[in-house]
Amino acid sequence: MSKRLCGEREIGVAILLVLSFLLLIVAKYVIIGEKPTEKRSSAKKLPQAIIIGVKKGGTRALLEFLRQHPNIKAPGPEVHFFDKNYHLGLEWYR
Ligand SMILES: Nc1ncnc2c1ncn2[C@@H]1O[C@H](COP(=O)(O)OS(=O)(=O)O)[C@@H](OP(=O)(O)O)[C@H]1O
Repeated sequence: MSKRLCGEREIGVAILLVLSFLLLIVAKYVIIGEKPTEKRSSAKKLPQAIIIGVKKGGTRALLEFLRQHPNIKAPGPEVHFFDKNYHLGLEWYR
């Protein structure tokens, strides 16, 4: 009987942690680069950060934590642009 050192879930969680760390670095520079008093354009923009994660990897919790910051705007439902809605194009994605 062979022992599995790492299951798919553990690998998924590890990938999520690395991606979360990278996302926090990106978010930090986005926040530092913009003063809270600056008015933002109301034009629709492409995202400055993307959360990628496996199912049940805790991506919703990460999004809710980030959403607490006043300079971070996030969509309500998961966007699923790259896996389900890519054919709708960038104008839909904005
Ligand atoms: N910090 C932390 N520690 C441990 N577990 C956590 C944490 N944050 C979220 N969760 C659990 O992750 C599950 C939700 O993950 P996702 O948001 O990725 O779910 S989904 O796949 O998009 O539906 C969900 O698990 P279930 O309750 O079993 O569904 C959450 O309870």
